[in-house]
Amino acid sequence: MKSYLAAAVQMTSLPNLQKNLIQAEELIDLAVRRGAELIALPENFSFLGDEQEKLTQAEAIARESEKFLKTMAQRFQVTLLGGGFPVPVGNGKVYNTALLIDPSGAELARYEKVHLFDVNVPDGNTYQESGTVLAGVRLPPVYPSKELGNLGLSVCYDVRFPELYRHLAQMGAEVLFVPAAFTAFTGKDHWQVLLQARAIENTCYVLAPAQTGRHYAMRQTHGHAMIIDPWGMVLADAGDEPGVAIAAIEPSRLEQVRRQMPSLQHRVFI
Ligand SMILES: O=C(O)CNC(=O)[C@H](CS)NC(=O)CCC(=O)C(=O)O
Repeated sequence: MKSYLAAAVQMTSLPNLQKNLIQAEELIDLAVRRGAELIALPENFSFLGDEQEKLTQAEAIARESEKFLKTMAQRFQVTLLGGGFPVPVGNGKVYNTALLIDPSGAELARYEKVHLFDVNVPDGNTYQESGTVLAGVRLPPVYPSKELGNLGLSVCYDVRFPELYRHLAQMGAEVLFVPAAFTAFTGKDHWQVLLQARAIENTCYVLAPAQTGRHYAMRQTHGHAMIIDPWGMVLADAGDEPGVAIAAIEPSRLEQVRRQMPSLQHRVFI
């Protein structure tokens, strides 16, 4: 693993595939110009809208999202995470899928979100993700990159389930992706705390791209895409406007924290 810059992208995605891909491309371009070699896009980067509309357009969203990720990774010669987009399953539902692509455009890892957000948030919204999404049944993968470190996948609401990240840590993860579309209501109290906890307890970097602002109807997300180091320090925070949070991923820092706080070696249960 080498030292390199990583970027967590922050977007305001809309119910408009083409507009979202243009916004994502601009932000990838910005991250590349700032030197990022690993770039992560948030959950719902290519479409954030009404659930039924998402289902109707799912074929096109899946096809265009995958094509976009491969084209961008190749064009900019970066490793790119698409933090979550619908991929039709065949029974009228979709998997909420995160996809990791290498600079040659090849697929490195794929994860289908297992924890679905079926929550009545007291902000006027009821979220029933399982109405359109089928829960994944496989534990998330860790992709062992020689240059970028061991990269563990997850999506959004997963961040509330520490056992998933323990699994990733056990598989050797050094960088944890948490691409999200956190609600503004829960995000203000929980987002950063949860991310710091996952970083500290697993002594891993956390790369958390996010959605921000108003998307459609009452849907409002928290923003604060961030990068956290294995000690739990926030290295970069994108605030609440679209943009990028960029920070250095340093193997020496990872090693130092794991020497100072060897808690992963003191596990008793898992
Ligand atoms: O907001 C939207 O419309 C889009 N959001 C999403 O697609 C997903 C599934 S509904 N959101 C989350 O998982 C939020 C989790 C969360 O906010 C928490 O755990 O508090």
